[in-house]
Amino acid sequence: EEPLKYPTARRDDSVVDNYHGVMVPDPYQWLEDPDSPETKEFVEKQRKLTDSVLKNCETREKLHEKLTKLYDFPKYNAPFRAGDKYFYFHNTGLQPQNVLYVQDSLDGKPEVLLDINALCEDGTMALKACSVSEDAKYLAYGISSSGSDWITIKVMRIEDKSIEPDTISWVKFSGINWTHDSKGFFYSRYPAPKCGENLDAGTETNVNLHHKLYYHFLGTDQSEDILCWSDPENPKHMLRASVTEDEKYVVLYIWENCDPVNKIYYCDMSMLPKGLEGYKGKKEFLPFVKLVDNFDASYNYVANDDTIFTFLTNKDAPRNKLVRVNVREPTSWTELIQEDKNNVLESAVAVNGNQIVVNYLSDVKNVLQLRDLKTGSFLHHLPLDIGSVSDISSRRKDKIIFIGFTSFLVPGVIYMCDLEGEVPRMRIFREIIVPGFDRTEFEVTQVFVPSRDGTKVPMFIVARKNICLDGSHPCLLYGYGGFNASITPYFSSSRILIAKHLDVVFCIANIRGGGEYGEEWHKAGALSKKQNCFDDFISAAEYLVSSGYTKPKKLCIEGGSNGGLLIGACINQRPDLFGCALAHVGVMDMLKFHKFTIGHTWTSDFGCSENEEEFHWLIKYSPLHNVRRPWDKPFDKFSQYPSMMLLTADHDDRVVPLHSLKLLATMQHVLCTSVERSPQTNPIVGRIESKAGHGCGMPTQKMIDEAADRYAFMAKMVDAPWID
Ligand SMILES: O=C(NCC(=O)N1CCC[C@H]1C(=O)O)OCc1ccccc1
Repeated sequence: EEPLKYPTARRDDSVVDNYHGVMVPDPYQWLEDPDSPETKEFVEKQRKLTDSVLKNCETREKLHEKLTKLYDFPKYNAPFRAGDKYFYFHNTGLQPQNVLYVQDSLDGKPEVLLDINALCEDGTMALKACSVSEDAKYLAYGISSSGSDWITIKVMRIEDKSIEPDTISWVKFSGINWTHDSKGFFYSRYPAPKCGENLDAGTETNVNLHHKLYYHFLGTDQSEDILCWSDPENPKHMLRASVTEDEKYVVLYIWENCDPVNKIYYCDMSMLPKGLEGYKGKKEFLPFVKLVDNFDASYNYVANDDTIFTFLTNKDAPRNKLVRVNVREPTSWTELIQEDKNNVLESAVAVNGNQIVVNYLSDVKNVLQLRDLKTGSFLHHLPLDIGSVSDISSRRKDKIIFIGFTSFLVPGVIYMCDLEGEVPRMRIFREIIVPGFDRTEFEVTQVFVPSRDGTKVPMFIVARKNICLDGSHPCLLYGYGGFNASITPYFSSSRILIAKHLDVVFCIANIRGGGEYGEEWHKAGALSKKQNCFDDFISAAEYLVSSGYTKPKKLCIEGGSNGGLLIGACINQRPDLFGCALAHVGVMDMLKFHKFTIGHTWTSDFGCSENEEEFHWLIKYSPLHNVRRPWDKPFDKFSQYPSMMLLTADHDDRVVPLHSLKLLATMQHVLCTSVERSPQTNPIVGRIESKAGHGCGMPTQKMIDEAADRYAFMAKMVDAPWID
């Protein structure tokens, strides 16, 4: 068919930035203003172009219909407890947002406690935080609109579900932590953005600085909240407070970026002469003691017995370990559970008085053990299938705990684990059933692929059983590769659907930069070694071709956020290897990401262009700065870029849409509109969602619409026929 008519976007060649003597043009810098008429016009034209392309993707309606049906199954999260009540989130199937229920006992009649769907008809209001007071008298909850990271905290009195007048604004990257007297809670916030009044929160790109810790007294105005801690000398620092289970201490976590390293301060509240009330109206911080006052390692509170604290740490232990300290002798730390030589100790939860459930990641699968909290000694394995622990819900005093489990072929199981007896008893408390899904039709394998430097990279392959490896199958390869984040097995309705009806083989490559093998694996895919992520992902793709699963024309790669950067970098480096690419909310301008919202905290993985050495790392792979015509180099065999869909949304204030918009304009210019009869016949389009953000909290309907669009696009581009 005739080539696409791309909108032409103004290029301002007068905009050139000087990075340590290197002049770098930035002709689409004007797209960095989300509110300019020109940017709005650009977005409108891109939406029209994408709609015209999607109209020709035959499988879209069928995918949408099948996905809506397949997605329409009851979902439950593990229950959590407060006071003598049980709480859990549930979705009957297609509700825009999950609903919070409360029960007086496990088999008591469930009651709807908070149904956010009743507050907002288009489903764009999401519950981003939720915390019940110790006595289960109050529910404090954080609401976000249109997918933004901004949260407004409200309080409900649980007994009569009445909403208190308390309204806490400009909260972001915060917990909600009650003091056990239920008089109030700790939270963190930013100053209100300058453009305050007519701001459509979440569309602004202003940098987030000066995070502050407050305590809110129930029944008062936010202006009366006490400022418990802030650090004007370190405006980038991020703060979070939690109250210990014995309610004696407030533990303050301080981060300076996204690295798994933090300071730990604590305040013994019993030492406050008049409690927290004594700080009302005073300009005085709480008397925090600096237990760890450096960023050498991560420390996560597990438990305390009076002044004896137990932390999960990566101090001299890249796969983590449990340590103990008497805060009265803050220099003598002892090891409770030493670092395992292979497996990553991901989390530890105090249970049943003096026991802990420890959660290991072993070759990208979770393994649970019950251990003694006093000695750290092993007690029992908690038997699980191969897959991921999605949640361990327990208080230290609970003998019955709940464990959430999922895997590629297990939609979701919530186990009830009874620790009362000598041997722990695991029983299925809830099993998520997906009507029409028959797991025996599929199989999961895990392979270890040698990367360019020989490093073995794990990859999961999910396919219909007994497919023949003749290179004929469409293949969807997904990756992330950063921020110490691991992608462990999880159930995805949309991927099951395309495996069934489009013969797609779905793969996840656990490339370096993630946390799959601890901090060493993370660091091996960060800073000056970021290229390892791309090498790993490219090696995984080549493996899928060489082993006969697929061929380049039928191979689609997908990733989001830092994973969107992965996609952008890989199609620049190997446009010959892929037939299609889906980049969600990607970080594409590696020279400027630190200037917007919370991007400055990502320099721990990426570095920063303001530093000369780091600039030279970034300019080499930055997606925006490495788009080149494949056909220009005569010796190169490949002729064009894969089909590309860049997905973003107008309220994404985690990774602001300008990244995707500038890359879209650049690719369409360099590869399409600047060349007569361009060889680039594969479409390069943008899907720009409205009233949506980075992803978290997206209503069901928008998730289904987006999945249908992107996989119909993929099906069309890799020529995958529909199989009934
Ligand atoms: O920025 C992030 N998280 C990292 C993040 O969201 N990233 C990192 C790169 C792009 C994007 C993503 O991949 O989702 O969260 C905010 C935060 C909270 C506390 C301490 C530091 C930072």
